[in-house]
Amino acid sequence: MSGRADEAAALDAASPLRTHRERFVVPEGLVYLDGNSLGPLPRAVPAAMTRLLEDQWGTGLIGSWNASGSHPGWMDLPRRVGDLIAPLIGAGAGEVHVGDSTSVSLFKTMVAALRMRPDRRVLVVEPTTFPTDGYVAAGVARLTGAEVRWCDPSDPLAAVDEDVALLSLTHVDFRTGAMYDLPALTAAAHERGALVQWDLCHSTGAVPVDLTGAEADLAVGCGYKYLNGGPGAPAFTWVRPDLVPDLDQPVPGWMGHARPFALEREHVSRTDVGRLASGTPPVLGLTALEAALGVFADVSPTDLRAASLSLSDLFVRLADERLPPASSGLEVVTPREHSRRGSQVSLRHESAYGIVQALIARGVVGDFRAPDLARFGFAPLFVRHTDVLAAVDHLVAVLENGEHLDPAYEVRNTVT
Ligand SMILES: Cc1ncc(COP(=O)(O)O)c(C=O)c1O
Ligand SMILES: Nc1c(O)cccc1C(=O)C[C@H](N)C(=O)O
Repeated sequence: MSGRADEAAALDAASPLRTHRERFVVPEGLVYLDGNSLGPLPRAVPAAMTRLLEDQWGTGLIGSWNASGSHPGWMDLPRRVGDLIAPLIGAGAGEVHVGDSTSVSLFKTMVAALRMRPDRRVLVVEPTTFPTDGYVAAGVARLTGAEVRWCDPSDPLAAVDEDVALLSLTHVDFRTGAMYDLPALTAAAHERGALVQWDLCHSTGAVPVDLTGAEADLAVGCGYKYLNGGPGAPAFTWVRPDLVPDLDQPVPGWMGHARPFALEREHVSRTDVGRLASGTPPVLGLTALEAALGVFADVSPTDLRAASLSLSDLFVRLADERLPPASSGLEVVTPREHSRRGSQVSLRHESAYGIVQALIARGVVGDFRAPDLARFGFAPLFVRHTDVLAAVDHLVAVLENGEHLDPAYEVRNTVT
């Protein structure tokens, strides 16, 4: 083995998370660096789904909404799943609701935030974040008469004045992997009287945060990336507990009613974060996510973060050593400082599309984000240092052989 291979193997052997990979189905020989888009299948999920289909839906039928024997009942799933996510985001039991997509969750929290600050009419969002956050903010503005203000991503606070009801930011940027200082920005926006919401889609499950410690107001995040809940898994919403009594969300359906089965004419909201529910919980998706979250049961936030940084550090170091910009045309766009880095590394290249496709053809799955980024996610529970080394070996070979310049990739290699 080469020195680098020895080093990677030694880092894997020393990791407190070294056995966690066994909890996932990762196809043999595949280097999967796309857990930041769709996490792999946790081994516990198929059995949980079989129980759901055969014992609960198939046999228990309607009775499965309620607890019976070892089955805790479907009704309480949004809260039970929320309790499994809570330790990963510094939240307490009963503080996290799970059930909508992230986009719908953003809609509910943005409207609710405007209603909590009736004297302020501006929503501040960041223009380079994943577009859904901006789309939803614009939709909320159209509906409520509020105004969307785009902030400078490098200085979001500059946009926060006495008119701002909510500063809504994505903690880790989906393109670059750059991370905001969540506690500092929260405190500074609070000084200006604004509420602060964090989109944790690219954090939760790889980059722990302490929402309670930071005294943040609202947070959302998806279930299918680092939480491995499967395609279309439901998203979560956290609301600081003292704000919950004032949380007036815009889709007050029967499942957020204090007594859904009393079938009363007037809507009376639940007193807990479950008031965010609208309709019937997505039981299939929640069941898969509940089983998937079992992989985090014995994982400390410190170990998770340390493992993630160790992987991305190695990737950046190998890229620096073996793919210098002058000869490779690659630029590491992810911040090098740990305090500013999430759990992915993005490389800029004019043929990034071709690079990603050529890597996939070699069994290394990252993804392309237009116009010119190759993105590699380091999900710390199943990615190994040896995978990082293999990915860089393949990247070097792709560039040496010109595989990324295959005419099949030409259209999308062209930066527009
Ligand atoms: C930062 C961010 N927010 C929201 C979303 C979209 O979430 P959803 O598809 O659950 O609405 C994504 C990616 O899918 C994202 O990266
Ligand atoms: N969320 C996604 C999906 O449902 C299908 C395909 C891709 C994705 C994504 O990864 C989008 C995304 N949030 C991103 O980080 O680019």
